[in-house]
Amino acid sequence: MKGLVIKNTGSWYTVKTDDGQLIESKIKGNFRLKGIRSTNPVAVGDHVQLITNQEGTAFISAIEDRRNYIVRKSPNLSKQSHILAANVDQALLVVTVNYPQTSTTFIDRFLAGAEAYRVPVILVFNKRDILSEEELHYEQMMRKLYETIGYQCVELSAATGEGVEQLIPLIKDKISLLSGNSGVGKSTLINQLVPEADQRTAEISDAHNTGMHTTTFSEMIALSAGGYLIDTPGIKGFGTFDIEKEELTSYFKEIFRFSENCRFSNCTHTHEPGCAVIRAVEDHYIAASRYQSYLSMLEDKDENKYRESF
Ligand SMILES: Nc1nc2c(ncn2[C@@H]2O[C@H](COP(=O)(O)OP(=O)(O)OP(=O)(O)O)[C@@H](O)[C@H]2O)c(=O)[nH]1
Ligand SMILES: [Zn+2]
Repeated sequence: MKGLVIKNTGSWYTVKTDDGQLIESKIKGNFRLKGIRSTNPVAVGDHVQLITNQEGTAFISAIEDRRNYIVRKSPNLSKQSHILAANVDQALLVVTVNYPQTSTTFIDRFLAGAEAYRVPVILVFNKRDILSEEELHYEQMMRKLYETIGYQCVELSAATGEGVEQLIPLIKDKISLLSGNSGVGKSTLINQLVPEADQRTAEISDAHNTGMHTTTFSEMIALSAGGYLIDTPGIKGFGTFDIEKEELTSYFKEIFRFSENCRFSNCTHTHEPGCAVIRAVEDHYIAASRYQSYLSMLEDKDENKYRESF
């Protein structure tokens, strides 16, 4: 029998079979995936093969190749990664111009990471209801900036529900990762999109009280119209530790387009003569904020920061 892993609590996985049953499953024996040193060989979003047993539970006997997977490095187990989710179709990055302010550096780092994983991103500008005229104006500028680069943007208020309907066709039948800084309104948005999800928050806190280990807890929240939202605690962005310096340019879409005209093919766009990117920044074809984000990631790369922080 085949199914989709929709929940992972410790060693148990909830698998939704193709005919709609939910089966609690465990991994059979010493199940290892080639190439990945992970604390959890199976993750939410994985398509798996099941062998059911008489108790109504099952063993996961095989896992289908993943289109992509998102990892977080375990802080205490060096070299081991924790797979947060597999086969993600897109990410919704919730951002706020204020309360709290999401920095363009944070957005750009997230976008670059998503490009590296080939995961499309939709920017969700939240909290429109409490923004001043000036802040709304700034939001419009941000929206224009990211739309021009090629990212889809949606403006809404998760608290009042205004504009939330725009998201519905965009997330239907897809697996969407929900991300964003703490306090931007992710939980509020989930509650608007999936009112039943309230239930879930309660379940988690109950689990806390009974001392259950929640760090490995990942869940896909089913959307009534089809599709899932993945709300993984602790994911702030994509692990970018494996981005090579030479590759960084290609993760900033508009910088990449201009870089084709740089004099040197290995141009880092920092000091080189004949750099088409620097010229485009000067001519305002590339936003200064985007170029700054690029430089800051390049600098981290020099200091090998990624390997440390993820
Ligand atoms: N005015 C206003 N407040 C909002 C909106 N969305 C969320 N909030 C408030 O912002 C605060 C944080 O919202 P949450 O939904 O908990 O944010 P979160 O992103 O889930 O935060 P973490 O769980 O820390 O990651 C809460 O007090 C919400 O009521 C909005 O659209 N407008
Ligand atoms: Zn250049």
